[in-house]
Amino acid sequence: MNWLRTRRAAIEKQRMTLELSHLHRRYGGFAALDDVSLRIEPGEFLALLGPSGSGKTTLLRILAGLDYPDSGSVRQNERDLLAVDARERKVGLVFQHYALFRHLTVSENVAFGLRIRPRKSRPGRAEINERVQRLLERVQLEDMARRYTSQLSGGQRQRVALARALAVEPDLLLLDEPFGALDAQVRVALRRWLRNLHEELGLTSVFVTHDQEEALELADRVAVMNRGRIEQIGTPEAIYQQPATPFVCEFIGRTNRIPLQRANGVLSGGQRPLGTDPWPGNAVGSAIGYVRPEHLLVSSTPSPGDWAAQLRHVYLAGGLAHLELDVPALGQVLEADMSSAEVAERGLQPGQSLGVRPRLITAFPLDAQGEADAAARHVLHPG
Ligand SMILES: Nc1ncnc2c1ncn2[C@@H]1O[C@H](COP(=O)(O)OP(=O)(O)OP(=O)(O)O)[C@@H](O)[C@H]1O
Repeated sequence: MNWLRTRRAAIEKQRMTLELSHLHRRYGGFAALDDVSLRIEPGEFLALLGPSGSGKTTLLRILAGLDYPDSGSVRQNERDLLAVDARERKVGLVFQHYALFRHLTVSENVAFGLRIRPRKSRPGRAEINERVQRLLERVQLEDMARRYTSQLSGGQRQRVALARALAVEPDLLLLDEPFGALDAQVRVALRRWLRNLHEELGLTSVFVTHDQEEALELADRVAVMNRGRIEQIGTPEAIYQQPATPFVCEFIGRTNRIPLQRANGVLSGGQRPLGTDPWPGNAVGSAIGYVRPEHLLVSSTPSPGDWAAQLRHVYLAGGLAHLELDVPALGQVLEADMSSAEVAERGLQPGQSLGVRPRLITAFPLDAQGEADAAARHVLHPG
């Protein structure tokens, strides 16, 4: 425990803030990173979330010193991190594919990062053994020290990879889809365990994932990436509750995308007025609205302001039910959520006529080319 206290004190002293400014990275004509700026606070658990090819790994590799931006800077406090050699950066790396050495035992794998250190910073043999022992205890693998990695389960291997990354006492822990290859249950257990470890050791961690549930559950903040840019960065709650762009609305959670019309100062959808037109200027135009399934109010006795709907399907998913509603006025099917208990209480059946109305809409005006203006985002609460 002394070790833990010393380690925490060291991190506290460093107060390592990472400042990434205007990073650009091109591969041929393709922009893998397109003007990325980001500040990572000490002790933070940051998730980089985005679809395949959005630039997450490129960003991580730059932090690790495995790749360099074409322009832009990375500063660690006042230090230019890009000028520091990868081996000197005190960065721990964990990748999806274990990249463990099959011909080495668990403890030899963990010791590896220490053994390859430059001579001046390499600990002695006894200290390496002691550290490896402590790390294996920390990742609860002390009984497996002499096994070869081929004799371990996927989850155990990832814990070895983590112990190996921690052996260098990193200032920054970088994880690239570390649990991507594991089955769902092991994955959930390991990510919670990782979050605890992050807190106990006072680490600063950057975690790449394309699994939004993982990002929203684990991270202090989530950076949502798309096409080499950060679309939004914020707490999981802010990302989910206040998506800033159409991409984030569609990428995070489930949503209904509804076309809206602007005319004579009124914003409407499916011939139903939803509120005053929030965008002054052009009197006529169109917009796009996003409504989460839980923000649709479904009534068995439709009132005049509702869209008329027909219940198509009810998908029961444990305590929650997903309702598929055909809405002729919109010419589309909407998805609404309700508790399974309520579906049973109200005796909802496919084929039934219902009324539906949105309680909350995140809306963006569209320009003449049909492009949404994210900066003009407006949240409506129709009556
Ligand atoms: N060495 C390279 N040469 C050419 N193109 C590359 C190289 N590395 C990455 N790219 C391209 O840059 C883009 C971003 O890649 P990156 O690996 O950062 O994405 P990602 O968000 O991590 O994706 P994934 O979730 O699939 O790992 C991709 O289109 C990729 O094909």
